[in-house]
Amino acid sequence: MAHSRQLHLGAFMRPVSMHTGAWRYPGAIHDANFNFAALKRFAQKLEEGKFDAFFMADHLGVLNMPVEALKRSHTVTSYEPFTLLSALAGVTERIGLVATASTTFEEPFHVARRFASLDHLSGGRAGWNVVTTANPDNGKNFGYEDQPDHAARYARAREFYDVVTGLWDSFADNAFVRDAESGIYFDPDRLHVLRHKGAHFSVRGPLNIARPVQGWPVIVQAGASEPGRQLAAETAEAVFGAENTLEGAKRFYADVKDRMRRVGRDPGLLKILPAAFVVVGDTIEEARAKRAHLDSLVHYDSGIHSLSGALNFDVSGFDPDGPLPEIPETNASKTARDRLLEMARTQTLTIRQLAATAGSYAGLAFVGTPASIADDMEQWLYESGADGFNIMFPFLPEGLDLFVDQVIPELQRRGLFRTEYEGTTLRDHLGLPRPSNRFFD
Ligand SMILES: Cc1cc2nc3c(=O)[nH]c(=O)nc-3n(C[C@H](O)[C@H](O)[C@H](O)COP(=O)(O)O)c2cc1C
Repeated sequence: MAHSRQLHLGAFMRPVSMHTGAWRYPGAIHDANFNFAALKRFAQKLEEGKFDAFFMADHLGVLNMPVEALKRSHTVTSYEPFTLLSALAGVTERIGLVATASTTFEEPFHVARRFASLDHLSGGRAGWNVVTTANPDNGKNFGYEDQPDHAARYARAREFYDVVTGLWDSFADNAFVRDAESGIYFDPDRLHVLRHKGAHFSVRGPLNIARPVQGWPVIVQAGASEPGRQLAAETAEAVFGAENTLEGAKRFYADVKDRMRRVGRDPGLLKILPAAFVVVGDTIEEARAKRAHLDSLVHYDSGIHSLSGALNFDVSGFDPDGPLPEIPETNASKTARDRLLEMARTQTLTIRQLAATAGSYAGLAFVGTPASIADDMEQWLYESGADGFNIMFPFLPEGLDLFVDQVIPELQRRGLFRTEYEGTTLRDHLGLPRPSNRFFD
């Protein structure tokens, strides 16, 4: 019997894997970052599994690690998300295509154009992961010595969203009459010039692109701090969460949905999808052994610098077998840092142990059989910890193939996941309405 609620599944696609040891795993596709044939195969396999979306993150620069760590990491480079997703739009039919674009280092006009274009190219499958950019070094690629302060980044992001969505509403859906008889291509009364002037942006408009197929591409958000949650509550339709316990996820879920109620939004119009690293085995022991093997492939020199990066404080000079020193407050992203500090405190871990965790993958992981993974996902769905998950595969192609061939059928058997796509757009997959145009009926 089908459940009344079903999971939504995104694929969080680092081409080799999210795990920094993964490229050394037997059978991994080492060059997947720039191997389009491999990425095409992954996207088509995800579509065979009826995934809601393929998500491509972006970091606008090489992560700030010393060369000893950098030279060991496959996560340093990848395709630029838009060119990749545009190419994937041509070799897939249904799967949603979500890219990150930064509100700190981009201009709203550029972002509005690119997502509107991708939405038209893909027949309504685009989504925008709105990020304020976590990596403190990125500013140096854009003429800044440092990154703007956390609160200032979020204030700019809020106005950025208003400008982008306003630009998407430039043309009414019926603006293009294309009447060969009268020679009228579009009706100027169905065109709105934005004339936005705010604290951060001055954008006249209109956008030189017809209204996107979905009205607006789906708005995704991944910030977990106070201003991040507030931005999500006011604007987002999907949130990539980062909680790693069910209790934490329930608190996050309730908090974001309460904030939505307080700003007058229907909480059903936002899907919360925690990021989950999933390792599938024939037995739980086999899955745990795979994870342990994978973690053992992370070199200490990488782990210690991942830890320093996440804490935004260099801990490489301290005794690896001693406790973590006092870590100062930081202007960088808070989520990963707070999680590691919490682990250090509650589990009394040494710097070496924390480095192994930070260097591999420290977040939510479901490591087990298809049945145990489905049990966990079902519990998170029914206890309101999640509306679905943003899945990270431990090594590709094997981890992705096992998920699609073994976990998806188990979820489908339980009525927890679709067996066919019911619509054609990403909004259809997520059960989200098409937004009305604020300037036209
Ligand atoms: C699943 C997931 C995906 C993310 N993708 C990106 C990304 O592509 N680019 C980026 O700069 N930050 C990314 N982030 C980081 C968030 O945007 C955010 O900076 C982080 O969660 C910290 O929250 P805060 O900025 O509100 O403190 C991602 C976070 C999560 C949980």
